[in-house]
Amino acid sequence: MKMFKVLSITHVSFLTFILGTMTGFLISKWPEVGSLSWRNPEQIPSQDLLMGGNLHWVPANRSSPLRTHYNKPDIAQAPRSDVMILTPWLAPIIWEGTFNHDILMEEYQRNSYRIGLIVSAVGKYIKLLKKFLESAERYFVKGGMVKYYVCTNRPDEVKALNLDIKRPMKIIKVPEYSDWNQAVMGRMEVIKNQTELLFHKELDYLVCLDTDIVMLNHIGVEILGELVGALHPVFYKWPRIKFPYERRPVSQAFIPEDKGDFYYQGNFFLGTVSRIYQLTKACYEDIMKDRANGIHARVDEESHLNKYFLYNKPTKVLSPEYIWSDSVESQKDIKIKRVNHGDKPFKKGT
Ligand SMILES: CC(=O)N[C@H]1[C@@H](OP(=O)(O)OP(=O)(O)OC[C@H]2O[C@@H](n3ccc(=O)[nH]c3=O)[C@H](O)[C@@H]2O)O[C@H](CO)[C@H](O)[C@@H]1O
Ligand SMILES: [Mn+2]
Repeated sequence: MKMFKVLSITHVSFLTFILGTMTGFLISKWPEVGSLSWRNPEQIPSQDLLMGGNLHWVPANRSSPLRTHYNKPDIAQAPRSDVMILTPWLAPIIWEGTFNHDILMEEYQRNSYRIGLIVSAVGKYIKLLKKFLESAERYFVKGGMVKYYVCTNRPDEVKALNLDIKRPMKIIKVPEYSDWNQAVMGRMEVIKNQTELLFHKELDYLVCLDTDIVMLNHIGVEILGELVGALHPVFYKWPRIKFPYERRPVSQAFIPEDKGDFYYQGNFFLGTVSRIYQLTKACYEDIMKDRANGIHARVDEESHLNKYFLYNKPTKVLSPEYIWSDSVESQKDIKIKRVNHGDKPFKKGT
């Protein structure tokens, strides 16, 4: 009896020890187990993509190409000394000469991120679509998993364009908007709704562009990040007081004169699906509040976007190379013009 008591006490202590150790081990591993079985787009930090910090997420048997050979980064040498390459909140600003595309592409291929490129072609803007998409086919994230999403009120006209593209394209039917303002602002609502319905299942990243963009040079995986805005080519050297921000406090897009980092252009923004959902939802709701108060922000949805980026800082910023326009005078710090934006064979209004 005494012997049994001693044995059972030893047994119980031993079992408690084993169970305790196993529970501790499982708790310590739980977050990793969770992220392995469910890849949350929120957990794709741009920095990880740059530095390979999420390599441990990749199954060991996944084949990967041989590492590209490149010069070791020199800690004493900034890649560019003529421009700011890091914001004060530590987001990289992407300029030609600041990144090695091969390294970034290797990281991209390991993760096979799915990228959606969404564009609006409503009414006469359908005429711009062929040039836009065919240039994207040539220059936009070459070698990446890209799907095009075209928002249009006339799907048949889009289908009849005889597009020379191989990557998949989905047409999203949108209403016949009453005027230019409605069509431009309506994009926020469409992207928000489609994210709820579709994008959260189909994509990791969503890139939102204007149709009057023609790509002239490579736009690669260096653009990918959690929340990314692009610097307007006209205003990037201007003082904040001269930015065309919305200055009326009554508007939801209001930015006081002593606030503001940069002036971002509304024709190029991107991010993970969940960050773009938050952005478009916030902008859409602010546009609706303004509308209820009879207000139209100074530069349409771009004003709302700038207010959003002021209080929700982008994790990466694209230099004006990415939204350059031939109508802007050439600048020394623009080493490459990746696009020409704004060329239209018709007048803007309806
Ligand atoms: C000089 C100026 O004021 N520039 C502003 C204007 O640029 P843009 O003159 O570049 O605007 P835009 O005419 O390209 O319109 C924006 C985009 O909305 C789509 N669209 C628009 C109207 C329409 O009937 N059908 C249609 O599909 C189309 O994708 C187009 O590219 O508007 C932009 C909206 O991002 C920004 O606010 C710019 O700062
Ligand atoms: Mn445009």
